[in-house]
Parts: sequence; structure tokens; C-alpha cells
Amino acid sequence: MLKMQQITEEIVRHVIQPRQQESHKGTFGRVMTIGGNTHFGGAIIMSTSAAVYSGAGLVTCATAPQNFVSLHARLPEAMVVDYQDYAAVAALMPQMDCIVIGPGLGTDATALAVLKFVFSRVQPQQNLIIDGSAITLIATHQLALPHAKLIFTPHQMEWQRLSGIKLPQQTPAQNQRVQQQLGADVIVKAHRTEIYLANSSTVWQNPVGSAAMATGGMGDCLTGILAGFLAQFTQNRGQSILAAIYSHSKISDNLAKQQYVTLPTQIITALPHFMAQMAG
Ligand SMILES: NC(=O)C1=CN([C@@H]2O[C@H](COP(=O)(O)OP(=O)(O)OC[C@H]3O[C@@H](n4cnc5c(N)ncnc54)[C@H](OP(=O)(O)O)[C@@H]3O)[C@@H](O)[C@H]2O)[C@@H](O)CC1
Ligand SMILES: Nc1ncnc2c1ncn2[C@@H]1O[C@H](COP(=O)(O)OP(=O)(O)O)[C@@H](O)[C@H]1O
Ligand SMILES: [Mg+2]
Repeated sequence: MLKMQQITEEIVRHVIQPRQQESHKGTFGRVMTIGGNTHFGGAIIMSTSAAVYSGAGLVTCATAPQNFVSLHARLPEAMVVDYQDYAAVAALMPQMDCIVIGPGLGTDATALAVLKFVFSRVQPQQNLIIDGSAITLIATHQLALPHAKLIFTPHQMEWQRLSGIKLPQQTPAQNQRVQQQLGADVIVKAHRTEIYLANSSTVWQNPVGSAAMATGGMGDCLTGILAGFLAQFTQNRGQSILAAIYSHSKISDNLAKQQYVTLPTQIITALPHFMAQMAG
């Protein structure tokens, strides 16, 4: 039986705990973000920044080399690697708790090759967040999915491509049917985002967020928050996913009290303050 439930602030407060003092950067997880071709560098910069600002211990960005300087100018905390340097990517991947693939990846032959390589190397215990162009590539080329903890983050059109369910027919029952076939966590992003968690019949709905979020890069930003939360809050995966989604939108709601539009980069900057409030 399908049950609908709304994410609450209580869940977020439960997930975001004060940091353990006897700790170091390795305690808070390693993240790799993969994407950003020569046109969409901003997407992977926002994803990477969100992972750093949400508290991931070590973050490496695999992207087109043309993006290295702009990424470092904004975010010297992140490390970089050329996403086409497969030997280097392969050497780094096993250390990662969470990998994001897709923001700004594009859908050309280079993107497809990078995606296939990552699918061939990801390990079963790793979280793999699949977003944007990577979802479109899987749908277009009918790629087999790897064995890993998969989290899909499609917007409604990307979900239509992946699931075959036309936008007007995207009901919770239809969405859950395909999500169960995929055996993955699926986050269908919309005005009221729905979350279908693997191994649960509950459909979660995000009650916060507004049209102030309707600006390019907002989903790219969410991938980094999800990665940061999954890398450091490891007690309950499902709850960490729900908390990331709620936090992303709630920060926007807070900013939207005084702003007509809230930018992904502003949400990223506000993450540490918001998380301190939730942990207090
Ligand atoms: N700064 C950067 O580098 C940025 C880079 N980006 C990167 O670009 C890549 C392509 O991603 P994409 O989302 O822009 O394009 P695509 O997959 O064609 O989908 C758009 C189509 O779907 C439709 N649509 C229907 N419902 C929808 C919904 N709820 N939400 C959204 N769309 C909805 C929509 O309808 P329409 O707007 O026509 O009404 C349109 O026809 C990806 O890698 C991404 O990471 C972007 O993040 C921007 C900032
Ligand atoms: N009108 C809206 N109300 C609430 N949330 C929205 C609205 N428009 C966009 N969002 C949120 O912004 C994000 C957009 O993601 P996506 O379409 O992948 O953006 P991009 O690919 O440009 O980064 C999602 O989290 C979505 O829920
Ligand atoms: Mg997107």
C-alpha cells in the first residue's frame, strides 16, 4: 500500500547533529563530483561548492580542464582532476563515499564515455547520485545500471525520459512502479518534489520551496547537498536524503522572505549557518 508523508523539520534536526570533536576531515566523508563540460562548467562548480559548504570532509571535482581555474577561483577547498584522465579517476574513485555524476556533463560522445567508465568502476557500497545529463544519457542509450547505492535526481522531463511515464501521467503509483523496477532511490523534482526511497513503500513529499527557486543551477546545487549529507550523516541513508532536500528548499524560503529570486550560490553560502541552527 502506498503511503504519502511530508518531510518535517524534525527529521532535519534529527539528521544534522553537532560535529564530533574527536575528528578530522576524513571523519566527514569523501565526495567526487563528475560533470561540467566546456559549456556547463557552472553546473559542476555549484554541485562541488554545495558538497563543500554542506560539510563533506574532502571533495574532488572531475571535470573538463577548462573549468579548473574558475572552480579554484571560487572554491580553493576542492581538488580537481580531468574527467577524461581515466587512470587518475580510477585511482581516486575507490576512496569515495559518495559520487555525483551528471551536472553539466552534456550528452555528447565524451560525456557518454565518462559515464560508462564511472559505471564500470563504481563499487556496490558507494552512493552514486545520478543527475541531469547522466539521466538523459541512460535513457537515450538504454545503459545498464551498475551495482551501487543509486540515487536518481530527475526533474519531471528527465523522469519522463528515464521512466517512460509522460509528464501528466506521473502519479505516485506510476512513479513508484518504475522506481521499484530501478531498485534505486528516486527524487522527482518539481514544485513539490516527491521522494521514492528504495526498500520503502512510503512516498515522501517536500512541503517547502517556492518559485524563487526556479532558476538554472538549482538542481545542480541539490546534488552537492545530497552528497555532503550522505558522506557525513551515515546513520540513516533515507533520512539523510530527506533532510538534504528539505534543507535546500528551506534555505531558499528563508532567503525568499526578502528576495524575489534565490540563487543556488546564495543557498550554498547559507548552508553552514542553516546547519548550525538545525544542530543546535
Ligand atoms: N550553469 C550551468 O552550467 C547550468 C547547466 N545545466 C545543465 O544543463 C544540462 C541540461 O539540463 P536542463 O535541465 O537544462 O535541460 P533538459 O534535460 O533538456 O530539460 C529541460 C526540458 O525539460 C522540460 N521540463 C519539464 N518539466 C520540467 C521541470 N519540472 N523542471 C525542469 N525542466 C522541465 C523543460 O521545459 P520548458 O523549459 O521548455 O518548459 C525543457 O524542455 C544538465 O547537465 C544540467 O546540469 C543546467 O543545470 C542549467 C545551469
Ligand atoms: N516553482 C518551484 N517551486 C519549488 N521548487 C522549485 C521550483 N522550481 C524549481 N524548483 C526546485 O529547483 C530545482 C531545479 O532542479 P533542476 O531542474 O534539475 O535545475 P538545474 O538542472 O537547472 O540545476 C529542484 O530542486 C526543484 O524542486
Ligand atoms: Mg538539473
